[in-house]
Amino acid sequence: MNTFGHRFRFTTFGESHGKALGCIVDGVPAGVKIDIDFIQSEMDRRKPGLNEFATKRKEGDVVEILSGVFEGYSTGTSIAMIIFNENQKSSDYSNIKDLFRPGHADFTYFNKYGIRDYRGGGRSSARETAARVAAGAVAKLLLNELNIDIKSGICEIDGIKASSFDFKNTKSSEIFALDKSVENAQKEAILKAKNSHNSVGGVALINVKNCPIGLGEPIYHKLDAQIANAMMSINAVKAVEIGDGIEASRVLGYDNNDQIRKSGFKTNHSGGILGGISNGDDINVKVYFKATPSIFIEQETIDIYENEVECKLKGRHDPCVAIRGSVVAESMMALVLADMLLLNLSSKVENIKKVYAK
Ligand SMILES: Cc1cc2nc3c(=O)[nH]c(=O)nc-3n(C[C@H](O)[C@H](O)[C@H](O)COP(=O)(O)O)c2cc1C
Ligand SMILES: C=C(O[C@@H]1CC(C(=O)O)=C[C@@H](OP(=O)(O)O)[C@H]1O)C(=O)O
Repeated sequence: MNTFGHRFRFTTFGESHGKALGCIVDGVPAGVKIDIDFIQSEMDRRKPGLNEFATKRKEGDVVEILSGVFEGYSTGTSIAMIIFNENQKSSDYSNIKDLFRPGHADFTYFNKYGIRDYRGGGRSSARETAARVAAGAVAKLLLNELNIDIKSGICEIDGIKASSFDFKNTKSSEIFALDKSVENAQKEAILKAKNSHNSVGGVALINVKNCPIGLGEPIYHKLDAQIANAMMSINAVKAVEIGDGIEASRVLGYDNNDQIRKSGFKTNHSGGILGGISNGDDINVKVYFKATPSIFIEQETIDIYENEVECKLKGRHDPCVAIRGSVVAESMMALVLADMLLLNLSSKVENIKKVYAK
């Protein structure tokens, strides 16, 4: 199953060390202004090789639109985009071609398919998320027309939490006011792990402003279920929390409920979603990334012949995937919201009448 979404759908193609990656976005309404500079700026936020907190692999990640756009506007047909790989360096993988990296997808891909592109993890590599960001940028352009704004920030690295990101009991306008001393400690933790040939995990907070009331389809395509599915589909994501998340199971009802005034909800424990439907408040989602599996400490593993061997990696890897992963999470949020937005149009007969009114 290679397609994501119901009305606003996308699929991606390509491997980390293949010729190119790309996506096809289907269901984009006609008339959306497709700003290629914006799409590229989103690619640039995720691309590898940017700084010491990312893999050293250098890719331009220049995106080219192949179809579905005419004179700067979507035509209502499929938008295809392509990104050529430039800096594969597949020789880094020749010594591990027959063995399974602990923590990566090598073992499961090989056992499932009986064949695996070992070069840079092939399709299981998060290089695929470049194509998701291109698709997500198109979704963001649609959402921008409605003033829906998605941002992300890093709220935890290696257990070091940014308290200003703790949106418990707050409206979230201030959650991106990151404390500099915390940020520095987090950066230090990443470099410490990196210098000891190890890696760290982290948590990204995704915040959506101006989401209209009504997105999400009861019962089986609830907005929170769609978001969890989208986030869990990102490489290395091990948990997702909506609003207060796990904490909501630890407090009393009175403390968890968001009381309602004419001016809106007094608090936002729910993360902007009730009954699987957006309530008009900020949507807040925490996405938990595990520590990068490819590390440079020797580990025990087996090869495809079931010999017990040592795994000694070479190559270029992110010391903390949450940093670039947060951009991918924003993109997945945009793709879910665009999809739910289009699905929601058919929820009331008034909407249909409005469209067809003479
Ligand atoms: C943006 C991003 C960059 C990543 N970079 C690396 C990397 O450099 N090395 C690595 O081993 N894993 C990296 N990962 C994680 C692996 O792709 C992922 O752990 C692997 O596919 C196994 O899937 P799972 O962790 O979801 O089970 C990255 C993930 C993301 C989201
Ligand atoms: C190339 C990217 O990240 C890659 C994601 C990745 C993984 O296993 O997920 C492993 C590394 O791949 P390679 O060894 O092939 O360079 C990262 O560099 C990218 O994000 O564009």
